[in-house]
Amino acid sequence: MDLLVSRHIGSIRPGDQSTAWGGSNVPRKKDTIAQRETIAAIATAIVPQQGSVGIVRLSGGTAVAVAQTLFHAPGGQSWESHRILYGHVLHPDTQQLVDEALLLLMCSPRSYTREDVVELHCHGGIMAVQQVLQLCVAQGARLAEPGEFTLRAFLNGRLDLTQAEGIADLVGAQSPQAAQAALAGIRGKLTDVIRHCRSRCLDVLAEVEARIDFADDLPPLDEESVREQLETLLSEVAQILATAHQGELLRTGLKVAIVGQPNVGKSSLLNAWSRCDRAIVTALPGTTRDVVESQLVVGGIPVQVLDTAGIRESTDQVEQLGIERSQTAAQSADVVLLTVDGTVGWTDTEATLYRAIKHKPHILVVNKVDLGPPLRLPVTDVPLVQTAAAAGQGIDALENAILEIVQAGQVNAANLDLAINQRQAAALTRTHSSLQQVQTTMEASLPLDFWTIDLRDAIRALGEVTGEEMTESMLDEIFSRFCIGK
Ligand SMILES: Nc1nc2c(c(=O)[nH]1)N(C=O)[C@@H](CNc1ccc(C(=O)N[C@@H](CCC(=O)O)C(=O)O)cc1)CN2
Ligand SMILES: Nc1nc2c(ncn2[C@@H]2O[C@H](COP(=O)(O)OP(=O)(O)OP(=O)(O)O)[C@@H](O)[C@H]2O)c(=O)[nH]1
Ligand SMILES: [K+]
Ligand SMILES: [Mg+2]
Repeated sequence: MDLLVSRHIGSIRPGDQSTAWGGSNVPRKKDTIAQRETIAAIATAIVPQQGSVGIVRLSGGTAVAVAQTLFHAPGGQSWESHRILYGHVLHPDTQQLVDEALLLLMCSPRSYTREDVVELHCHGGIMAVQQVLQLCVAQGARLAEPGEFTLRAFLNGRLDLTQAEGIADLVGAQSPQAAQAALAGIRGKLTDVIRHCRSRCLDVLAEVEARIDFADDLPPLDEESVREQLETLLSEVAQILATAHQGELLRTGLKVAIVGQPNVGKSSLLNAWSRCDRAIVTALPGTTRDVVESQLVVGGIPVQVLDTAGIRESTDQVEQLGIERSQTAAQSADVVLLTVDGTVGWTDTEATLYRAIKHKPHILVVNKVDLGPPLRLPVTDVPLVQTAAAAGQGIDALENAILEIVQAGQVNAANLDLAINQRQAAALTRTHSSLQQVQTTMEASLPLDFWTIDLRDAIRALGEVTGEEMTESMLDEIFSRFCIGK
């Protein structure tokens, strides 16, 4: 990716306008974007299920020329921007039919990348799209790197960095709320807020610098007003920073492991919670031998639940391996549900298990309460939920306990507009401390030059959030996490 970014940044040459294509009936357009080398990728998923349509996407100076060597539209259909053509993809050498397809042309700059984009809407599955992609490559296009279409959209100024991150978040979203937060990012909600902060920092900087350069011609600096503006900026930045926890929960979700002795009802709990017979349940202790996963959404947060093998001394080799996996799952989880059978209660085994997991966020699930009031509850102060998993009871209480433990009770539609990611939080943390540093410098009555140093740091860090000020390694980091074709 290092190479990719330097190659592409290095290739921004305003004025270097590609006019490599120009089929007879292709409209010429005003080139405002310096088009780069043409890239190609399959834009739709090819696994796990075969979609009925698959899209091959081309972007760059020769996208139309490449497409025209492959795609044949019968009748008088013209290659107009933002129109769909119907036709056939033929092998350019043999004229052999490769697919019956639709073609969408979007001429620069009215496209996702702002370059010429051609989409070939082929039949789904693997073969049609792969063959069409191979033909595009044979005609001179290069396979796109992960995130390269969106990187071009960014380099061509159609998106800023937070919007590009929003696109990756939307593609990866695992809950409606995560998708909503990602859309707000794409629509520039965070961009707007950050730009506003940055422009006010620039105003303060201008005021201060003017006093350095033209001290004699201007009234003295209104220090009280600067103080107020810094206070306001600091509290706004702090408010945005406070959304990082929610952003993290929405993006990466939670991993919850159900652990406990055999037969306490762990698999029954997984099934009740996911409302399907995900795991095998029997009256035999030692039924679950491997980790069974289920994907849920709890209060808007994507949750991966792991049901595990019941933990006990065992001489069975398969069961032993399963128990090792249970322990690994518990250690890798964000929240551990230590499950006990209410008719048996807290025994030495639970005490041992508890010692192994108590350093993690945990909840004691007392199951089978339908069989009577639970026996022998622990003396320790453990968050506790009572369930009757086989009857599907206690799931709401369990979900509430989890949300409370991760302090996510307030994830709701009202505050999804800002949910910053770790990169954005890191930059805003630097903004915050630089602004505080300006305050300190002011209070110490240091020369104005010192104020401007910290103000500039704050401004630079804000610019990193939106991508106005950025390094290649930041681009690298962000776009390499995208999927191919995005
Ligand atoms: N077939 C298809 N569906 C898709 C996409 C795509 O690229 N192809 N998208 C890809 O992610 C998303 C839609 N996003 C898009 C965003 C902007 C433009 C675009 O062409 N924007 C231009 C011109 C708009 C206009 O004509 O007014 C621009 O903003 O300059 C296209 C798609 C989701 N669905
Ligand atoms: N009465 C009652 N029985 C339950 C409840 N939950 C589970 N059971 C029963 O307890 C037995 C064991 O349930 P499982 O869900 O297989 O227990 P497990 O903890 O996954 O067991 P292993 O996988 O063997 O470790 C089954 O017969 C269930 O029907 C409950 O809430 N009430
Ligand atoms: K069992
Ligand atoms: Mg089980």
